[in-house]
Amino acid sequence: MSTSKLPLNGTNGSQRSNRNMAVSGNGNGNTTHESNSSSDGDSIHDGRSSGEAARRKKLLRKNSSPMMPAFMVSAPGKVIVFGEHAVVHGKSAIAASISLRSYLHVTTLSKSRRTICLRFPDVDLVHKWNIDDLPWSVFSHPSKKKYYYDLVTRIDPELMDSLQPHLEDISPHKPTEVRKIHQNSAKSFLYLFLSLGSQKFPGCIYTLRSTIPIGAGLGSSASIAVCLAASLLLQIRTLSGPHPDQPSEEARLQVERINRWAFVGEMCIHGNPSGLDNTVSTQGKAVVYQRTDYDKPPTVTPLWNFPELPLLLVDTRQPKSTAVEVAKVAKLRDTHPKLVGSILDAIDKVTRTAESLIDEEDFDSEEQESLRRAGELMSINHGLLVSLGVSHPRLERIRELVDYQGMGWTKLTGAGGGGCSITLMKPDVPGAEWKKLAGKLESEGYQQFKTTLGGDGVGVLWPAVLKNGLDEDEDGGMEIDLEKFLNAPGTDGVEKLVGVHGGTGEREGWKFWRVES
Ligand SMILES: Nc1ncnc2c1ncn2[C@@H]1O[C@H](COP(=O)(O)OP(=O)(O)OP(=O)(O)O)[C@@H](O)[C@H]1O
Ligand SMILES: C[C@@](O)(CCO)CC(=O)[O-]
Repeated sequence: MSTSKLPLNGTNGSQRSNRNMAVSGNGNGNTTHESNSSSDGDSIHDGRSSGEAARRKKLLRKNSSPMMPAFMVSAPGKVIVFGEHAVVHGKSAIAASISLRSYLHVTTLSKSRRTICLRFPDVDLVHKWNIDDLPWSVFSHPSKKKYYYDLVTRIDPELMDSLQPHLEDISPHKPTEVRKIHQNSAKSFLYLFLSLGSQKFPGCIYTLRSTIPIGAGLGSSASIAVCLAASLLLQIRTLSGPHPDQPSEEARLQVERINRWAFVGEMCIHGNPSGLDNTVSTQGKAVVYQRTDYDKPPTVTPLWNFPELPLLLVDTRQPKSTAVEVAKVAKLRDTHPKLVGSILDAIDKVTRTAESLIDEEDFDSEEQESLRRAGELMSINHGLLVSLGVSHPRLERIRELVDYQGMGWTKLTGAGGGGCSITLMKPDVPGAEWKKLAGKLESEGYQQFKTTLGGDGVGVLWPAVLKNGLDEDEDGGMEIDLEKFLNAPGTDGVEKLVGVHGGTGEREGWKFWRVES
């Protein structure tokens, strides 16, 4: 099942602003840089003349280690089709990967450059640390040391405390809410870097660009955590493949290792994630997920034949924080344990009913009756989420425009409080009606995508060279250097330059762990 991004009504990915980044970034990778960062990762600047660009490119090439080529990893966002929030409390949920993805470019510096630089232009973050100044002694203390194969289910407060001094000087002149985003992203990176790396680690530049709107309920944070975990595990040479001939059990082990550490990255951003988002982002496709005991691995049942449901994905463009919405439900549960407990149980029943429904032999994603039954489950699920207090007037407005016009069945997806909704579209609604709706939604500031679900999970491009159908293909392909990556215009430009789908289906270069047996 391939995924595709089909913006309706002339809206395209490059016009979408990643809302949180709108505070200061411009969304096309051409970012304003921190004034206190002037070397390593910052040796590439934007808006330069071509001569200047060439000089900088040469400089960067000279700096990069010939032993370790630049490489990339990518991981998808997700939609939760059933069971968000309940999944945090041990209930089941169904989620599927989407075609919007994060892309991380890793450049290794020459031996003498002892710095680690994070460049996250989507949120206008550039920061650099001296490797030798980081709290290695705390992370490598025998009582604390974790290994790449460990299952880490809690953030260690002492380890986190040791990171604080290294987070304090991030983006000092930015508004508090922007600094918080920067510090969250950096915290997640540093925790993984210090857990998996060592003081001998080479200097590197980690540059991330994402086509997933941030904080929209589409798993942007999880996809970043997956990219960071995968890149570090690759750098310390603990992963095998991905390779087309790799047996599926071996592929599954690699995916499991990445997923375990991605969960740690998610915990740094979210506090109390269920692990669903990073699991779908790592393994792709669609899954039924349940974690009853946080000290044990979750139960993950892949849905290899997840139906190609006709879904309309609408972004309210109302910013929200997953951590805040999750905390809200936890508080409600503390106040009304029995009542909220039964709402969570009811959500679990909806998820399990949906799982059985799509498994029925005569379930047909193009047939009215099948869609009606699935749609009703979505409406019930949404109603239960409303009762948990995680909807938002802008989400309810979508229901007013779609559901009450009899065009489909809508539920919020992800954490709610804003973010995105999904609508299961009725098949017999004329195209003109959908067009009218698209215009209405656009005029009210919504962003919409038409999407199918269930694409690949984490992917690797090693080295960062792609065949793009251009002259360079004859010389082995186009080298994706930092400059090209940073200058790709908008999310469409990123997709076109390095996208797993490249706008036209899978292209040569990206490799995925094939976990299907
Ligand atoms: N492109 C990005 N660049 C840098 N940091 C990002 C990016 N996307 C997400 N993040 C980090 O993830 C945080 C957003 O996570 P949050 O969980 O609130 O939203 P989400 O993952 O998009 O939604 P959900 O968890 O509901 O699916 C940001 O505050 C930031 O720290
Ligand atoms: C709200 C939630 O269920 C989904 C966020 O995408 C939180 C989680 O599962 O970690």
